[in-house]
Amino acid sequence: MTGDEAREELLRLRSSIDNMDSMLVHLLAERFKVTQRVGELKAKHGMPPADPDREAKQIARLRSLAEESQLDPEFAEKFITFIVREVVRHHEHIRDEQG
Ligand SMILES: C=C(O[C@@H]1C=C(C(=O)O)C=C[C@H]1O)C(=O)O
Repeated sequence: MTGDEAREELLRLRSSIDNMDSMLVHLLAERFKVTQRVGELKAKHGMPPADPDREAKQIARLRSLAEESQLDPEFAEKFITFIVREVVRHHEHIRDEQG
């Protein structure tokens, strides 16, 4: 492969990365819209913001999916834990605003 061909291939690969990053942002936006509704429901009915049993099941499920997909399960766990931590923070905020 020549230098020019390598640069063209890099641009093609980056274009694919950009598309996937866009999908990730759209998916996350949709997920946060749903978790916002969960937070409002929980606050209204006095349910706690976090549900550790549910989180443990999600982590186990995503670790298994990651293994099947040749993605590092440690990374999958860190990723979902990071997102869930932010969701729980939002839920605490919604609860505190309603109180
Ligand atoms: C969304 C919920 O609230 C919290 C956030 C979760 C998530 O982001 O998936 C999972 C469990 C809860 O700690 C829920 O209980 O389903």
